[in-house]
Amino acid sequence: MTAAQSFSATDPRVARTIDGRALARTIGVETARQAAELHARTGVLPTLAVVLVGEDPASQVYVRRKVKETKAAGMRSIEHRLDASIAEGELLALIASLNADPAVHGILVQLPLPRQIDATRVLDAIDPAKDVDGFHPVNVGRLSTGIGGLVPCTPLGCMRLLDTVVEDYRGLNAVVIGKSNIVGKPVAMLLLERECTVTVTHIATKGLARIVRTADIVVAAAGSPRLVRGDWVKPGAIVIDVGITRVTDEDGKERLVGDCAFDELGHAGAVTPVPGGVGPMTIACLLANTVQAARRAAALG
Ligand SMILES: Nc1nc(=O)c2c([nH]1)NC[C@@H]1CN(c3ccc(C(=O)N[C@@H](CCC(=O)O)C(=O)O)cc3)C=[N+]21
Repeated sequence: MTAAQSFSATDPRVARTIDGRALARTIGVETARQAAELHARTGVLPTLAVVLVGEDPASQVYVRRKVKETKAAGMRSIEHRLDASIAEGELLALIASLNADPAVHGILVQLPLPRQIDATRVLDAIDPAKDVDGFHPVNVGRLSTGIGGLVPCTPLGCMRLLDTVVEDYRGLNAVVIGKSNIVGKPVAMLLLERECTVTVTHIATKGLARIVRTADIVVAAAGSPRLVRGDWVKPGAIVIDVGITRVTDEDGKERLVGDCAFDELGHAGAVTPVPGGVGPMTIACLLANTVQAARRAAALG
């Protein structure tokens, strides 16, 4: 039996839903325990510095969530809110001071950044040991060579979700939709590390549906609402939906829509919902990365 067939759904028309909120809570409990243990043993309180530039409403919501959950895990969070018109040099100076501060273990610069700021230059300025987003070239290189570093939170969250339903990744066909540096490329590396046969598809891919039909594992990270239809997905396949798009209904209500037509995936082996799938896992993995960075800084591994 392949991993993709090892689910047991009570209703055959409804795929098993992987509960990202529940798994995020479980990981949160473990992270809080590790943070408390580190604090008790060394006096080090794992600390995350979150930098938010400008007033983007979605970014404000995410940052508020991150700060709240960091505190809920018994960790410390320091917020830096900067004006949208700030010069790149000022932001780089803030990062230099956070790099130099031994009480700060993780630095997260919320993306996107305003146009006048070169995001690559900013991410490159973060100390790789404090780069809890895993976006620094040193951590990207470590990931692609299979050396343990800080791994980007969303890809890490995808793997933790997959781990709940996949027993043996070896030789499974994994199709990743999207080639971003934040999700597509790193999640492809993680799947490759588990010896999946990985196909990375993107906006210019020809015959996307045909390629997705070969997948035992689908990771949809295109940012295109309901891109993946029922007839794209092989029976029993596992579908991880990374897309989150805010849409307004006919009745004026706001709703979050994923990259997959969830209601058409009853024949899938397991599916992550939107909301309540990858999103909460991203934050849980951010806190886990922060504790990992703090443990390493305290030389506890
Ligand atoms: N440097 C940086 N690192 C990031 O990790 C980062 C970022 N910038 N910029 C923005 C994206 C987006 N992101 C999400 C986190 C949580 C949810 C999440 O919890 N979503 C909930 C719903 C939230 C809602 O209601 O809007 C869910 O899917 O259930 C979603 C998206 C992290 N990002």
